[in-house]
Amino acid sequence: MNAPVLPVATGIDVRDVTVTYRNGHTALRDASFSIPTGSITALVGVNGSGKSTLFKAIMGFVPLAKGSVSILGEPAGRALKRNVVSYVPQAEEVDWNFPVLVEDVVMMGRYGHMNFLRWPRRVDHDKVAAALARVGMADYRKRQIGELSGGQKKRVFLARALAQEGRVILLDEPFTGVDVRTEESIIALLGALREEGHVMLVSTHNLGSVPRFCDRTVLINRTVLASGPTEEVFTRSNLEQAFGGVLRQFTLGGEELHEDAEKDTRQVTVLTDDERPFVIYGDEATPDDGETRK
Ligand SMILES: Nc1ncnc2c1ncn2[C@@H]1O[C@H](COP(=O)(O)OP(=O)(O)OP(=O)(O)O)[C@@H](O)[C@H]1O
Repeated sequence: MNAPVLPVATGIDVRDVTVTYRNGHTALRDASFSIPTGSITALVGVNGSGKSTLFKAIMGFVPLAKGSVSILGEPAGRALKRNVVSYVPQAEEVDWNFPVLVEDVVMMGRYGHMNFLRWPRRVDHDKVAAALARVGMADYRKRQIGELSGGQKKRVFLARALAQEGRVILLDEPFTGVDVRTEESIIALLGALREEGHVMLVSTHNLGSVPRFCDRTVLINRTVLASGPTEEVFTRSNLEQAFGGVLRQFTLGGEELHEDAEKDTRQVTVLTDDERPFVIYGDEATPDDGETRK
């Protein structure tokens, strides 16, 4: 029997996915979630919980022992051949010693639009220039990629994803090693891409940023623990379940927080796995904007 055709509003649908590496380690078991187009989804979990494995499973880089992935309503293999999925890997996965210019890295995003000779046309050069301009890296196009800072490299890989013009963008820890300003500009760019109807899955340890820019969240720890709208999934109890003992928690109240401690019993709780923390003021979660409300 044929699988049901999903409406195109479904961006990524992961069904009962199990991934077992060749050494016998099962990094993901029966993982299921679904995310719509026009959305940004955070992928959150401890080190080793299977975030990169999930990206690799979606990209077809590792075989599925079980389950299926569909993208924009069609089987992942077909969508990948149509070049609709862009992948921004973790910095550690890239060989930065490879001598290649910034503009050549971004041009790689155009390969799927070229014939087998990979001879760039005017339109390809224009798309590369536009993508570099959009991430604020136009002035660096003739630089060797290995000479750039961590944040600049991330922006170049984002430009490669933009040049590819895929509707689906997977970003593996795009904020690691970038300063707050670059993080803000990446978040603004992702927001604009959401408005354009893209679907983005973003793994991150910056818990404090998640409620601010991700409308949906998938919590994983070797399987999907919870998934859905951020306000429903990104709760203190779910985070405690996902992170177990790894999550640090500080609760400040009374004299530490208020001069009028006798009357004011409200508390601030800070949850962090050591990057940007998630701050809960009383019972209410506040986006981390660098300030503590009082
Ligand atoms: N090629 C591989 N062969 C065998 N085991 C692997 C391989 N790659 C990853 N693993 C294991 O699979 C598990 C999940 O790893 P994965 O890289 O997906 O985690 P992650 O959530 O992305 O972690 P991090 O937050 O540290 O990036 C880990 O236990 C890891 O050691």
